[in-house]
Amino acid sequence: MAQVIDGKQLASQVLEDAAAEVEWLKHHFESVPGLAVVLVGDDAASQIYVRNKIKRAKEAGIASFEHYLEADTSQATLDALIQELNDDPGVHGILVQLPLPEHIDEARIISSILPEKDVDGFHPANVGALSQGRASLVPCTPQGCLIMLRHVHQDLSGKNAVIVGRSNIVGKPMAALLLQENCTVTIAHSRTRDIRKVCQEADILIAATGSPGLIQSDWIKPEATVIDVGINAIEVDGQRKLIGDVDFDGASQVAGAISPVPGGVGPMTIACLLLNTTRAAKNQLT
Ligand SMILES: Nc1nc(=O)c2c([nH]1)NC[C@@H]1CN(c3ccc(C(=O)N[C@@H](CCC(=O)O)C(=O)O)cc3)C=[N+]21
Ligand SMILES: [Mg+2]
Repeated sequence: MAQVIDGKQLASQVLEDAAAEVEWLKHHFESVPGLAVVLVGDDAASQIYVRNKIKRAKEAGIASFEHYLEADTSQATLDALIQELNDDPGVHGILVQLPLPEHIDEARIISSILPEKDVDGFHPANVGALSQGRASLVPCTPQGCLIMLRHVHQDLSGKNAVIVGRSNIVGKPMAALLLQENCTVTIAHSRTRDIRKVCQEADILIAATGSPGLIQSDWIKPEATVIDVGINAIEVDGQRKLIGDVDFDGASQVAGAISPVPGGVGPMTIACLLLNTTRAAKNQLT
């Protein structure tokens, strides 16, 4: 049986680090890190995530500023809100929950956030910095995955890492981070030929596809480390249930270590968001 990587436990350590940073900022600079969270529309899953983020922020001593907008909010109204938050010295981090409604130009909104307040790490300036290996605000989910991998492996150098999924939010930044760790990196996706065979070569397998249970035990190299980024809500007997992109029961018979869903990458993502907020606040000290 594989080692189960406890994301909740690891996340609580990261949250302690964030809380210590908050204390330091308060004590030495009388600065309280502030995080603005913007949610457009009333998607049920987004509401749960946003609620979790705000709850954890408060626990870490971070001030949160919540902005809930109607689904039919205009681009101009959202643009104006971002400007207001960019100009507000009490706001050090801005998170606009994605996805945004169809009529909103997502790329334009992301680009309008000041890069130093972009705690998601999605602004082109931060994406470029990561790609060039310069320190900046790193996207929260890949950052959390890397902490989990480092918890299992002292050294990632030379390992075969396969990332399944090529999104801007997970797959691409994850590849940049693992390349920086000297892994041999492959990004597989829906057009990859014989994807099962590609995955079988992975010492480290990152699943970020959005296809519930896609990755089965026979895709996994014995003793591999498997990180499941999938968060798929399904209904079982009228109850909401979360499952990952990996068939956990099967995979844990083959893998050396595996992260569960829930209680894996999700809590790590939130913890890294708050760590990024304290970093942003530190960088904004005048
Ligand atoms: N601008 C932006 N930044 C994001 O970081 C972002 C986003 N938009 N849009 C949506 C995705 C998804 N995401 C999750 C965060 C935490 C959990 C989480 O805490 N999951 C818990 C369970 C929560 C539940 O019950 O649903 C767990 O896995 O244990 C899940 C998903 C952040 N995202
Ligand atoms: Mg894909």
